[in-house]
Amino acid sequence: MAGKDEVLDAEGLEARLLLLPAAADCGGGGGSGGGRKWKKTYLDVLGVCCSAEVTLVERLLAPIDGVRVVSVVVASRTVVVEHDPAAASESVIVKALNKAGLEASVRAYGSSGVVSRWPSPYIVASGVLLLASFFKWLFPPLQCLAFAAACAGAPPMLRRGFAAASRLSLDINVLMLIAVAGALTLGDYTEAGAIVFLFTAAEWLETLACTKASAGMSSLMGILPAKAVLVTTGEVVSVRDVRVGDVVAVRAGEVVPVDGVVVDGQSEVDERSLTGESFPVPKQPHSEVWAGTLNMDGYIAVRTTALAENSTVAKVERLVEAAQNSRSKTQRLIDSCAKYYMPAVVVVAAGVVLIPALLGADGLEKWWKLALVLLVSACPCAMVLSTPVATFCAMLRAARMGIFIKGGDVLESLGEIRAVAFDKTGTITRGEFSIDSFHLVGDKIEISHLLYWVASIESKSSHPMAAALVEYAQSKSIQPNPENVGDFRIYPGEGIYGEIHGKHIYIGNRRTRARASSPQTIQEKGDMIKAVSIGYVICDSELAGVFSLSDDCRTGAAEAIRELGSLGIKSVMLTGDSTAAAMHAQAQLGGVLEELHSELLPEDKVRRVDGLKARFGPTMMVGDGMNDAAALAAADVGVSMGISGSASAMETSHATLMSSDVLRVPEAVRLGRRARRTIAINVAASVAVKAAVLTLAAAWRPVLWAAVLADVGTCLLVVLNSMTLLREKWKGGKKDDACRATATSLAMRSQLAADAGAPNAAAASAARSPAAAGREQQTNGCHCCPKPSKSPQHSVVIDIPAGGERQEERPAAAAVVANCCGGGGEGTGYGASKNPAAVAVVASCCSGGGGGEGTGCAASNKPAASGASQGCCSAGEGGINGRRCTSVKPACCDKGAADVSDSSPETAKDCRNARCRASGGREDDDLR
Ligand SMILES: Nc1ncnc2c1ncn2[C@@H]1O[C@H](COP(=O)(O)OP(=O)(O)OP(=O)(O)O)[C@@H](O)[C@H]1O
Ligand SMILES: [Zn+2]
Repeated sequence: MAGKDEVLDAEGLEARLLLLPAAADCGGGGGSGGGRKWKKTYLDVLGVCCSAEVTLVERLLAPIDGVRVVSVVVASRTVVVEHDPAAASESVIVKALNKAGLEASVRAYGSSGVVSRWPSPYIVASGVLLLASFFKWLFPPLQCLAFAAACAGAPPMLRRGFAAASRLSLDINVLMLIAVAGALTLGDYTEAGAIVFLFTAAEWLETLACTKASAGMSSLMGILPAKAVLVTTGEVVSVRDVRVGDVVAVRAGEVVPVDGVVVDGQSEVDERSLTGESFPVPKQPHSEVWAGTLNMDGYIAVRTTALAENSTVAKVERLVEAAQNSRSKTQRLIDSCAKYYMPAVVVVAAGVVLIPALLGADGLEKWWKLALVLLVSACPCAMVLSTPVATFCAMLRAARMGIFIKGGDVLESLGEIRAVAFDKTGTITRGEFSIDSFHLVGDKIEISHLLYWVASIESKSSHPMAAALVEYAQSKSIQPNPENVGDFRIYPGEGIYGEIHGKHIYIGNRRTRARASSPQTIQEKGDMIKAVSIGYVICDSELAGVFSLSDDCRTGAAEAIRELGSLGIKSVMLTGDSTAAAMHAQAQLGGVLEELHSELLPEDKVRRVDGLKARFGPTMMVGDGMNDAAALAAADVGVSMGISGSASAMETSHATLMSSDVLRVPEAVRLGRRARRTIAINVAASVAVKAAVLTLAAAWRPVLWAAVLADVGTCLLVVLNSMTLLREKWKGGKKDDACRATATSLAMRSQLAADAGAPNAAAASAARSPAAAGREQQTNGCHCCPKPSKSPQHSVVIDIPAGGERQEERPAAAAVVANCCGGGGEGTGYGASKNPAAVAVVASCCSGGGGGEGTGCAASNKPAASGASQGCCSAGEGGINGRRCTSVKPACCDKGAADVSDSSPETAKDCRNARCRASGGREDDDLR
């Protein structure tokens, strides 16, 4: 696992070469487009610096026959060419660019635009000669060496400058050459040499920095294997030949070649390359797996659900690529200004020389130099780079965290968000309903018949409730048969309809009852009043059944909303579910939401989003995409959740959270803000430095080399400043990360517990030692689980559009407290849930993780002292060192001890290290 980012095997490389062109074939399988087969080639073009070169590259390549689309990514100095290799081969394209001195080379996939670490001989020669010339005070003829320095370093500049000038574009090379020529005319050789050396050296440094930034891009997606092994025949085939429905074998340590569903075997899979989560995810039959993720420790057979070129990773790759090319508002503004600005500066510079000359003024040399300084300072490089490089770095950082942002515009909007609307089912809650009760109404129908009809119709629905109902029927040994269902219809926000065995059946909420004209009122039973979501089955206009379901909040949801609050952002919930369900979720969250809007139809959600925009300003909508597509599109930033979420959601939303970790939402906002700040600093710095140089030149003395240094220096500064966005840790973010790791790992574990149907997490929390329980009580105000930011009495607006009335509600105080830090949720209504995950989650938030300063299991360096409560140990599958030591089953408790906290520090430490070694990993530095 270690070094997945670094290690590049030939096979992987080949895969990337094969796969991407396959994915990029746009000519309808190569058929259309005059029988041409289009291919995308990525070129590293080191000579691309300003937007001036963008036009140059386009002018160079567009006339070549067989070249269809050319796009230039300034930030990573990449040129993407869509071409027909038969008509225009890669070498033809490279030659065309290199003739203009642009230093182009074809990028091998998986490599990352590698630039030689060492400066070119031109730069070295120029530097050495310049240095030697400084000894002219010892031996005056050495002065000539400065001239030689200028000549030695000039060839690349000359080639590029000439290519640009001959195509009538004014680029930085031309400006610098004018400055060099000017200095030589004035007989100032040292200045000329200094300009050449500074310029070429700074360009090289800048390229080096840019490369480092773009290096992450290629390693981002992990490496896809070129071959796959078919289980049926044992044949090794190219991944491109794997069809949908084939079963492929994935052994331990191999990368999953295609998206699919596990049909056999068990394993843990590292999905970091897609989700940014560094926690292995257990997989068993029926689990989904994705191409590009790493099978860590077991054999699995995977039935493919998509062709290699349509796998999620390929889609994401295309998305990132599109994002790289899309320009943000700020960038477009700067680019359009730069177009007029360069010629304007040349005119002004000419005026600076010509006017004094015409007026017969003295000291023409000074004016001449001033004009040159003006020209050099005019280079808008830094300004032009200020946005794209920052955007690029921020998007890369986001992608590494498992957030895919579809463009610079979205990134900028993220930083402006004032309100966030969350969908409930599947976003704030897990979207994994469990049926609490299912009652028959009347005695005309047998329950087994009704369940059979309901399950058969629900089999056709993808709503989370449908899965729960089908499962419920199956648990009663009733097998649904969707083939018998006719005239299936979906009523968004209401429910579904279908015909089976001549019966007309509606299943859904209150609205469905009205639609099916079922007027009778029912006596709601005690367990239903307590339950949250209530559904009705109407058979031939008569109410035939009532069921109640419940769902639990995601771990981290409350924390995410609180974090948003601390950023000054309002959070509201928009749900199609009942008011009771909305309030139940609010209570679980500790009353952190500002507003709840329930029983909304999809179009109501759009209206609410518009309302939020009007009231608070830029608004984000976070949804799972089932029926939020319109609201996602209406928001300033629409964020869809999860890779498994609907494909359309990924396409309509502006950003996608690859994992279902809601905590990424505030992180994304923070990243957006940081990106905005970085861009502002970049722009301000580049303007300020130029202004300072010009002022100095006008007020005191025009110093050419200082102007050059300022120009290339700010370029470099802008790149380096942007690269700070790539840094892993936020300022003071260590604690956050630690807590996050705990939260995710515990969520994962409780998930596991729920999946396995084993209430071990619940048992763990029940078997807690009194000592541990005492500690939990002390840490109730910890970072992971701060006390509710508002008093439980804080009133929320409950909006019930169905009745049109507004109601003031007070969430129950007990529920609020219990939600966050209560031990297991006793007596809170949901502590009684049948779903073991519910208890586990509650326990995990604080009791499991321990919470508090440095006490998150994942972060603990003192396992026995604080970090080790049940979540780390008894709940099972995780390790203390939540990152790499996770795949080995734990044994970190002393015999007879309830958990690690009751074990000796030595035992805990030994166990942790043993696990690290066993899993072939090393301890994370920051966790040690
Ligand atoms: N397949 C279904 N079976 C039963 N009830 C359904 C079904 N689809 C929808 N409903 C009912 O319609 C309501 C609204 O559904 P909708 O999908 O709009 O929202 P939701 O998924 O419950 O919540 P959210 O809007 O927070 O995601 C549900 O709460 C449920 O009562
Ligand atoms: Zn510049």
